[in-house]
Amino acid sequence: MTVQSPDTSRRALWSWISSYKWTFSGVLLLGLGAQTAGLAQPLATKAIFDSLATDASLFLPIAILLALAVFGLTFNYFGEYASGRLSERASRDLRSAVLRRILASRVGQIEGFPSGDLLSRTSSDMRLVQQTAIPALVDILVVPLTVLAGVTFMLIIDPVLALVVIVVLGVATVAQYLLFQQIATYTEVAQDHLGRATGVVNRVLLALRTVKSARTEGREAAEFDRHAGAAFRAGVRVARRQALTDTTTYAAVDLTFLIVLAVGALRLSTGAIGIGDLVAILLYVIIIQEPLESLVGSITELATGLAALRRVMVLLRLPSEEHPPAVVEHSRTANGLPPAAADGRAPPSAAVSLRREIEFSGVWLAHDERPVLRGLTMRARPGLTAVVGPSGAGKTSTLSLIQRFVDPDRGAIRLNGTDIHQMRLSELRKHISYVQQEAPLLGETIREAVCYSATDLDERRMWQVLEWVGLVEWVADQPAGLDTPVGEGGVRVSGGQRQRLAVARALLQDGAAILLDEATSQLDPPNEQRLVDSLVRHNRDRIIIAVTHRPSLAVQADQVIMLMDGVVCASGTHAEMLTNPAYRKLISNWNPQLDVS
Ligand SMILES: Nc1ncnc2c1ncn2[C@@H]1O[C@H](COP(=O)(O)OP(=O)(O)OP(=O)(O)O)[C@@H](O)[C@H]1O
Repeated sequence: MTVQSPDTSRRALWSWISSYKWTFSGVLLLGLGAQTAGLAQPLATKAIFDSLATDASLFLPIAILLALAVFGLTFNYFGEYASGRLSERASRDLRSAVLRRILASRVGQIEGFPSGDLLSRTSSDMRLVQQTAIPALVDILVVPLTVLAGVTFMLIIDPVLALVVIVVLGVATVAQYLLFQQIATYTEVAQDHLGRATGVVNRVLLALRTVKSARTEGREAAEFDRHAGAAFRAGVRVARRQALTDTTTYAAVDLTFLIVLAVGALRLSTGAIGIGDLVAILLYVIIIQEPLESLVGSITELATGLAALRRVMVLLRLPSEEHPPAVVEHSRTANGLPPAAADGRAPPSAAVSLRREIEFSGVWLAHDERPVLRGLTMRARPGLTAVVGPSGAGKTSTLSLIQRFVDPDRGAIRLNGTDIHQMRLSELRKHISYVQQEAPLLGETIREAVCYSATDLDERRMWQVLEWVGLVEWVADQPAGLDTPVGEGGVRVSGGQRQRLAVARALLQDGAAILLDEATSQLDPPNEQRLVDSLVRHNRDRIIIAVTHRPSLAVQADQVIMLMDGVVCASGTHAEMLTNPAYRKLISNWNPQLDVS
């Protein structure tokens, strides 16, 4: 993996925290207030000792000491509270921004992340950022200032003793800085491997039956162990450096105390300093000891928080799909439509003409520089268009292009005469409903799953589409009816029911086009027949494009388009297509019993 430089960390941290700079400054001021009250206490103590030596009144120095203690505690309380509140707020905003960015990004970019890694970035990394980054950053900014102020007071009281403190603490600080860099590096390595280990758990959970039946439990466990082991080794390296950092700090503080005591006693005996001076300097050593020790913890925490923040920020930097990274060459090829605005944004909702059709002209698409579609030209009008072809021919890619999940490298795609790249994405997708191959259900109940993309909740319409997909009796039979739970993604209903509910959802969304990607593959023939009949009969005014490997769909389609190696190799009605040897071969491969003669 690539380990990012500390510069990248600082930039990530700054870009996150800069939105809260005023609140953050307030937190810093409260922290500094608490530390200042602490730093003034040795001076008040020195005044008590000096008053003792000169028989002056002790009232004022004692009152000041008490007041400082009360101030310190008050600042401390409000500082901790404000820091905790800021962490909560900044993390909530970050979580929300990340989800919005994921939703606004290209499908391909999100699918490029292993799902476990994505989960780990959006859950455990985010939690680490929330728990560690802000409190640690406050410590890291406040403590050095506290130490600096303490050392300045010591310099005023006795420069010789102050110099001793500066030398010992200076050496320890350099050592800690070097260790901090290594802690940050290994923390990120550990988190990266933990993300990959989570990925293994995630894919095993997604396909537990497949894993068991393939008897690959051992392989999956070994893969998990490999990443968990790498995370462990990096974690141990962090622990070793953390122990070293702790020890260096304790040693520096203890050593400073002993040396100051010895040198101070010598200077006291020669009359170079008074007892009040020595007590004040020893108190300063003790006072800076506690924040210095907590600084070590904060350094490690900040390293952890920064590594996590950097991983989260990768998601925030994903480009939005409204701003395609490359300019598609479609505008050169056809139709005299105006080019997109200079900033790459589509102009507001280009008018959609009344002509109802989806048209591809000369569309080229490559995945990883491997051409998938090679100048695809086709047209779909209201009614059912079945897109068939061997596996890998580019059928799903064609549907992805219509919704602009991907953009073509060349060529134009028009919806009702308008180039889809001239439309806002939300405007384009409003016209299109889509059932993806896996037909996942979103929503907890049948009602929620079916209404997921509907603009209004019309129960009559809902029953109507349930009738079209052949589920009315089944839903009516359920004790909870429309409120029957479907489980996450639809795991509590059968594959065929899930597909029909997904089709019902697509039908309920009022759009010019419905795209079905093998949406009937799990239905038994009678139910599939009924579904296709209804689709065709009740949606004559809609463009339905169905990618399919099922002959029944092709037989009933108004038009069949056969793709082969990314081009249309034949098109027409099923009957017309039967004269094409490639189509006949495909059909008889699907169903050898079918009479294609
Ligand atoms: N995100 C991707 N990254 C890289 N290659 C891809 C991606 N999506 C699809 N491909 C490749 O593009 C080709 C066409 O894929 P596509 O899914 O469009 O085929 P298909 O005709 O729908 O196949 P099937 O009938 O098996 O679903 C395949 O070779 C596939 O491996």
